[in-house]
Amino acid sequence: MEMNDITSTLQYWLVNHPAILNFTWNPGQTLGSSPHFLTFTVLSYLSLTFMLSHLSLPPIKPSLLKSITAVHSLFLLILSFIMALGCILSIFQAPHLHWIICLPPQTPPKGPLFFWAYIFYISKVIEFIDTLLIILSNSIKRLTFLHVYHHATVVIMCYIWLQTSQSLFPAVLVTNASVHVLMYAYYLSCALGVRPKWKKLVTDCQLVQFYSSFVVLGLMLYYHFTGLGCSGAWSWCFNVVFFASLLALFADFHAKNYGKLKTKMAGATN
Ligand SMILES: CC(C)(COP(=O)(O)OP(=O)(O)OC[C@H]1O[C@@H](n2cnc3c(N)ncnc32)[C@H](O)[C@@H]1OP(=O)(O)O)[C@@H](O)C(=O)NCCC(=O)NCCSC(=O)CC(=O)O
Repeated sequence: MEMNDITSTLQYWLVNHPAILNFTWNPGQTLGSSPHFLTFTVLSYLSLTFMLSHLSLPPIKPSLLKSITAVHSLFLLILSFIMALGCILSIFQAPHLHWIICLPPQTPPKGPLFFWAYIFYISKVIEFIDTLLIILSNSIKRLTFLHVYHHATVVIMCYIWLQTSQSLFPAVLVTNASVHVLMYAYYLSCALGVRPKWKKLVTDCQLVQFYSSFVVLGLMLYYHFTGLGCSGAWSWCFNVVFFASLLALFADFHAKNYGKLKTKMAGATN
């Protein structure tokens, strides 16, 4: 197969397939698009997480749990790669390149870019399984505020992206899905019994993604006030608060896991 054939095959399956090209986010009609669905999903996630983490569940054979965890991580690794690629190829089909940062006001949520935003939204619901796996593995100390807050709020963020045609989603989606390829490769390797030496690299990439989100947020604001405006200006505020809180939580995770204090403590116990 020549390079051109590969590119046009990818272009068809990830951008020009009729299901992708004709996708429309129809509030109340598209699966998962009603506010009731969102409320029910997030509240169920939070209450089930609370209940299951306080129950003593029957133990699952560790080898079976590791296999399920490996399959789940592999699935999300592949899906994250496809979403990043699909979104990048869709960006190049947009009429103007600066649509990556600023979609025109009242952009309707339809077509390839919004198809990938929708798949990304669904993938964030699938990521709830991460929490179940942590509970089932009895590593309750890994069930942190950061983990539960991230998993619950990111679904709300994706819903708002689709509902308000949020301008910054293509750039954030590509960055996050790419970082998740690395993150699920790390988790997959752990589930297979090999603990990678590059754990810190994964956290560093996550921090870089949050810093770069602020560049995108700043650029969107610039385009919004110097041009004809950008779509989703109000939901911009939700993203600033969410990314700032994640940045703070991840900076804290980084300091606790790889900081000088940790190194000193490890030295003291040796
Ligand atoms: C390196 C990190 C990715 C993970 O750090 P942690 O210290 O939490 O992880 P760890 O080293 O204990 O992980 C290894 C353990 O995870 C298990 N494991 C494997 N696959 C898993 C999965 N899909 N979900 C949950 N756990 C999983 C392995 O079997 C292994 O268990 P065992 O130890 O029994 O062998 C870090 O940067 C990070 O994100 N920490 C925050 C915690 C978190 O929940 N992150 C993901 C959501 S936040 C996010 O996703 C932000 C973003 O958008 O980028």
